[in-house]
Amino acid sequence: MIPYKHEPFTDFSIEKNRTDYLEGLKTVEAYLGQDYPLIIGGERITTEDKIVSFNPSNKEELIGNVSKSSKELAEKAMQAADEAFKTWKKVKPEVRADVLMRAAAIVRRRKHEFSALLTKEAGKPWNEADADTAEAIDFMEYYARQMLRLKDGMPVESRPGEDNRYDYIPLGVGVVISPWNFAFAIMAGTTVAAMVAGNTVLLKPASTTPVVAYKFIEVLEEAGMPPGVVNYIPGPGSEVGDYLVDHANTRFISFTGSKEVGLRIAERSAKVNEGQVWMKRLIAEMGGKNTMVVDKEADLELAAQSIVKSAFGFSGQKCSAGSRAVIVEDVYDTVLERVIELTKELTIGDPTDQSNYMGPVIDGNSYNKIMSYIEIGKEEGRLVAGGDGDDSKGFFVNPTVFADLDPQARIMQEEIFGPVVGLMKAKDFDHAIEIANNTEYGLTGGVITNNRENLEKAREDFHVGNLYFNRGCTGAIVGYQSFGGFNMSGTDSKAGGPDYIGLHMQAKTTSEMY
Ligand SMILES: NC(=O)c1ccc[n+]([C@@H]2O[C@H](COP(=O)([O-])OP(=O)(O)OC[C@H]3O[C@@H](n4cnc5c(N)ncnc54)[C@H](O)[C@@H]3O)[C@@H](O)[C@H]2O)c1
Repeated sequence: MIPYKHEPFTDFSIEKNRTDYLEGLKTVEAYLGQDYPLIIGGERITTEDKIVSFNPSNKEELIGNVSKSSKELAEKAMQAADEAFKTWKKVKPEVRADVLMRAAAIVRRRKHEFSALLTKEAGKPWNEADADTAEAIDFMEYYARQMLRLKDGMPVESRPGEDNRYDYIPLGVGVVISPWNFAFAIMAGTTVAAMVAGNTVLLKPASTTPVVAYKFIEVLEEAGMPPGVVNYIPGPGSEVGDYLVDHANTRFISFTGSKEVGLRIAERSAKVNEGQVWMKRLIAEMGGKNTMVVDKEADLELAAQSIVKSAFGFSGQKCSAGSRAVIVEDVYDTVLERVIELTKELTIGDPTDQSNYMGPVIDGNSYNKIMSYIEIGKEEGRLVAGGDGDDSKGFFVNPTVFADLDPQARIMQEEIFGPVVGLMKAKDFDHAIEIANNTEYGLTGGVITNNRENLEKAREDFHVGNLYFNRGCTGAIVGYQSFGGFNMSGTDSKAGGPDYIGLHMQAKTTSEMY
């Protein structure tokens, strides 16, 4: 089956972009600052306690006041999801897939609105926001198609007098915990993968981007999702997250976020609580410390462009961001000089102004964390671009480049999740791959080379889940480049790939004598 490919725009002009954006913005501005309830079993529940979602570009503009779940409400949602599972698991896979297809059509119709909302709530530049929405659509359609492929199970041999079958059945109630950086695509993708497989879901979105998640649940409802199949329960990870991860009725957890939280969830999910009669399955997509490798036989302009784009797209707030570059010493100075030039050309400011390449970082905590890593970097390496920020109006960090770093430097080992890249020098290509692999993560990597032998060597030895040649290391496409990492980057789960739906199901063997 050919996976759906998102239709390319026919008009790439700035004018068309601007018209689309303004159209989306007009719709979003009509609902800015509203109150949003929880959605449990289809019922709207408003709480006194709120999550305040605001625009990180100006700290002032209110995106929405979102009701905050408590443990008691999480328990209510668990009961609703348990109840809904009894009927949803029996709904034909074709019908479940159809809900996703219809939801995708609704989002496509409202694409500019969703993208504009992401520029406001997540501070995403328009092009990145547009890609986030497109990816959400792709996930829905791809997973719907994958479910249709799995609906009749897998062929197995039968024997005379014995008919054998291998069928996939859903797991039960799952907890989906999503991050803010792909506030739409990852939140929607992980949710629909779980539900199309016949499970019911407790969705705990990130507290910085809860409004886009609410809007998405409305879309699912409009597309025909029955009450209780996906329950919307934003709230603090430490309270609601822990409660649901520990819960005896939770059958699986689909988590995307940091290594620290992922490990905490892994530990807690391994505990068998009273009344629990299964081991919880964990699907975890975690952080990255991704490297661009530049060979001496390479297009050096492409190398510099790829390093800059991978490091600073969405202000480096991508798990796939290239926060390290290893350059073979023969070409190190040339590439470094060009990286500095390109970095200094980048524009930064409010992402609603489309001439800005970079917007703000997500919030004050993130701003402070990045700035403290920049201070560490000043001790560890040579600051050659940026190194400062301004949080007086919004949370803006200038694109920052450090040179001459030691591979063991903290800023070369720890995920910063901001617009900071460090350059390291390697003796030769083999040494460069060795440095690139010197990390606890293993998510993405890029290699710029014109040497076929080295390219094949990297294909074999560069230990990352997503490896790219002669391009940057961000921007995987659903169905074409399934996404997920090794080591501390997660559980090798490959979102947007052919095995992903299967992770949300269990295989049942039946044998019938005749
Ligand atoms: N590998 C991937 O596909 C991928 C994709 C996007 C982001 N990420 C990673 O996500 C991180 C950035 O996102 P973030 O800042 O939202 O991450 P985070 O780990 O702080 O939060 C992720 C989610 O976990 C929740 N959470 C926090 N504590 C919890 C707990 N004790 N129990 C349950 N849930 C809890 C948060 O509220 C949020 O919804 C980065 O490390 C990035 O690399 C990975």
